[in-house]
Amino acid sequence: MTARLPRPSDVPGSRPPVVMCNEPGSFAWGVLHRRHPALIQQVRDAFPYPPRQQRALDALLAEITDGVVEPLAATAKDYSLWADRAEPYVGRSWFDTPFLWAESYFYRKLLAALEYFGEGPWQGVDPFGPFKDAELSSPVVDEELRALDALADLPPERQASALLQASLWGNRADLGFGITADEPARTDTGAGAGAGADAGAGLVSDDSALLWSLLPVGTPATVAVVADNAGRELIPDLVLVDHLLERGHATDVVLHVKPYPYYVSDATNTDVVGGLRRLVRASGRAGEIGRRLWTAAGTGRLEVRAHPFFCAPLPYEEMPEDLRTQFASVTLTILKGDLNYRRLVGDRLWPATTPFADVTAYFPGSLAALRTLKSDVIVGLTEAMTNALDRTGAAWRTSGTHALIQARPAPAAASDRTSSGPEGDTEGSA
Ligand SMILES: O=P(O)(O)OC[C@H]1O[C@](O)(CO)[C@@H](O)[C@@H]1O
Repeated sequence: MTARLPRPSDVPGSRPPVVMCNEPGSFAWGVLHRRHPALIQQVRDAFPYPPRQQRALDALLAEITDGVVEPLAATAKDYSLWADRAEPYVGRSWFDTPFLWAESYFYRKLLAALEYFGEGPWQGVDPFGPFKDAELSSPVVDEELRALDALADLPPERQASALLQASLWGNRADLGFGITADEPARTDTGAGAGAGADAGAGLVSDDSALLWSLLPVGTPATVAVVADNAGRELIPDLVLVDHLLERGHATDVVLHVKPYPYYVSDATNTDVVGGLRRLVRASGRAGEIGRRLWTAAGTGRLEVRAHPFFCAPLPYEEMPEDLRTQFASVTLTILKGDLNYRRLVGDRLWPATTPFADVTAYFPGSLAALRTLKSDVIVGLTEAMTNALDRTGAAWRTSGTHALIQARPAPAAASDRTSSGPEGDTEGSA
């Protein structure tokens, strides 16, 4: 069962509610009820943690299941980042908190329990590292990388489209799925996955032509890519980045990653290095791409940044000024994945037909979101599409079977275009 979804008439002129965790059977409730306890067990099984960490994991498990929200230790370096936000929820059941806040706080508390930020031997040890490594070294990645060779025979527009789709569907390869047995395994993702004949199937919204039109070939452009998961999502993201640089859609790319492990498989700089190594070691086209990206990193054309805000329990609307300035200064920001989308739309239950440009009007500069659908929130759909999907009775919002590419130009550019006519908006230039 998913949360009751509002109709447009529910929210005249006001914002819809944020997703909460307290509706038994809802998606958010299930994440807290099943996924987080299972994740604690997985992490416990993956490392020989000593008694202190084992006890801290026991305490965290008790807190999230039967207990109440406890504050972070006042000695934590980032205590102030979390304290204000935690204050309204401390002493309440975890199930009586907003979903976005609860998940983010869970990951922060998991790292605290494991002494990730401590002074001792477990400092900086990524608890999700073994899962990420297993995925990165799996034979399926070899296959996905080999598929890049076949792309070389396609016309340039089809190559561009395939690489965009591969980056999009790479978001299915989320190690968070599959933590509990009732969730479907993800297949058919990765660097070459977009070349398949039905790559467009499952897309509920496709602004890819608009996206390409925002990056005309040969015009100086900086693209910000806000990465999501490591491994089988990050590799096709890196391949897309290479395409943008190599084909003249971008002069520079800034790749934003998480400053520390988060939401199971989210990419950190260590994961970027791992992904680049994997590419460089590959044969054929994948190896060439890896070597170009390695050089681009060395010359600064590909820059990795890890702002603390990316692990904060906050929507993008509350991004700090320095990050806002960074996004305002680039030609296009591409947000990857479900969590970035939730933060973009405030994790609010907007009617699905609310225009993407309206909800994201606060976000500086031109924007694109590439996401497979893994939580209840969504905007920018047509009524016909929403009704058709609802009629299927399937869990289309949460199961990762559907995806979207949504884009809009910078708000000022949009109004310029309105005054000078609509042409030029949707022509691809890949
Ligand atoms: O890796 P992604 O695409 O951001 O997905 C993470 C998603 O997984 C969940 O943590 C649980 O499904 C969602 O809450 C979250 O949006």
